[in-house]
Amino acid sequence: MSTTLAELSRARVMVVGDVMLDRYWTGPVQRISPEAPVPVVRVRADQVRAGGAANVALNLASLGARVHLLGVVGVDEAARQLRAAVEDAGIVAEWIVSDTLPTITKLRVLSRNQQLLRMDFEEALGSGGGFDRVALRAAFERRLPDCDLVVCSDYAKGTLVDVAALIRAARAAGKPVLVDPKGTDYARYAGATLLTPNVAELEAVAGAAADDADLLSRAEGLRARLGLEALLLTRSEKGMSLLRAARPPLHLPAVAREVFDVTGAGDTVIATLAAALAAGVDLPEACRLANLAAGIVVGKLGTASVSVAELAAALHGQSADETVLDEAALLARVAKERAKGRRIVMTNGCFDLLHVGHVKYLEAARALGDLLIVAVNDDDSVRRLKGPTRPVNPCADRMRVLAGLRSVDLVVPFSEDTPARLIGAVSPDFLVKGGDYRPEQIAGFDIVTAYGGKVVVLDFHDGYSTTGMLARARG
Ligand SMILES: Nc1ncnc2c1ncn2[C@@H]1O[C@H](COP(=O)(O)OP(=O)(O)OP(=O)(O)O)[C@@H](O)[C@H]1O
Ligand SMILES: O=P(O)(O)OC[C@@H](O)[C@H]1O[C@@H](O)[C@@H](O)[C@@H](O)[C@@H]1O
Repeated sequence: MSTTLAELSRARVMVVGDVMLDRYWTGPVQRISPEAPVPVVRVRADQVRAGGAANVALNLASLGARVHLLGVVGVDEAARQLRAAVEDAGIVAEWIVSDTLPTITKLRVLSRNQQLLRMDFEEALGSGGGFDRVALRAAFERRLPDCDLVVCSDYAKGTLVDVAALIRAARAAGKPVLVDPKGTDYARYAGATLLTPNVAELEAVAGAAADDADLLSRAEGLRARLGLEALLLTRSEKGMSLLRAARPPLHLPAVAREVFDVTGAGDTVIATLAAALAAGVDLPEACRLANLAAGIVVGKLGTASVSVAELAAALHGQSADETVLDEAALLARVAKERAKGRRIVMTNGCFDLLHVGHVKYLEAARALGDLLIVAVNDDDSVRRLKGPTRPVNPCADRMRVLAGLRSVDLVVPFSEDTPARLIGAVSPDFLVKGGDYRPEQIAGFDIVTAYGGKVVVLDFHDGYSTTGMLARARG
């Protein structure tokens, strides 16, 4: 994976969209105003950062990618500051200057690392007015040959009023287009390669979802209607879900260690995806990197980016135990193993207190093929199955214990009531359960037998059970 990160510097990406200046006034609050019940901030620091599409460009540059940025600014001090922030980062920028509109500026007042107030200085660019659309289009087409991929970062301010034409031009030139969308007119994005709406953005256009399954089916419906190769739904603290044609959704749980400020996490997601895809990384792996990067950026205050070193450290931390993987990493690994002709065996369960029965059945399962994957119910799904007193051990510990067994090659968590979706995504040669099931009772039976895989029930060894161990321990 470190090779992949080094390769991000090969990526050449064009970002076009609503650029803005993020300004932060920071200082202590020691009193309430005598004039009104409001805190008085004694401003000690005035900082500026590139925001919106310019933040996407900065995130790309920070990952080592070569970036061209195209955006609209006014004739003002904010434009000067924004240009400096962008150009100092080594980004090649082309500015369409409007003499009637101000540079979009978001001024946040902070005290003790908390936003007290945000003030927006902006006028809608509107449909047609305010800037030279022909110049923007010409600059876009001029720069297309020099990039591998295009990012459209839409904050609905008007820069992307002609986004449909930009997407057509890029696709005609064979360049993938990633779009961070806004608004309700998604027909404009038809034919793009991938969209990255968050849940609110998706629901604004596809309707409110009743539950998770409904949300994913609305997302898939939108993907299909717009003719996108993929849709990556970002889901804040729930991570992200990738939807592609004829594949089960791929879920990536959030990986943040500590959440500080989620501003701009979506910019980091699309920038990391763009850098990885432009460098030739496959889509599930690119999403995994984007999810990791977003998990780092939400731990920082204000609009921020992630460096290759930070990403490498997070990757290293995650892969310290190469056996326990998230779903995206698992699928990438399965593809590689299958290409080597390995026969994949898969089983699933809670594995709360491991006992000899488990160990023997896992050894027998492993003997059926070349690689054994164990899918482990996460804590909520154990509680739903076995009641509020279980599991005794948290999911991370249960997975780590399994990873220590010689028979177990890979371990992955799952959160649904059954692993059927995950089994479909892995498509093992053998699906195995221990116990007195009939094969057709096993979750995933229909899926596995439909493609010619085998479902095997292995004997459980009498006298061993987690419930029995617990009863004995309680006397
Ligand atoms: N509270 C959180 N805890 C952990 N991870 C988070 C949290 N919020 C966001 N993330 C990470 O950031 C990604 C993008 O967040 P989100 O879905 O909120 O996007 P967004 O609304 O487009 O962001 P923004 O508009 O602030 O740029 C998520 O998919 C997840 O990886
Ligand atoms: O869309 P509205 O709220 O008008 O403007 C965008 C802001 O909410 C922020 O968005 C974040 O993602 C970042 O891009 C940050 O730079 C930007 O200021």
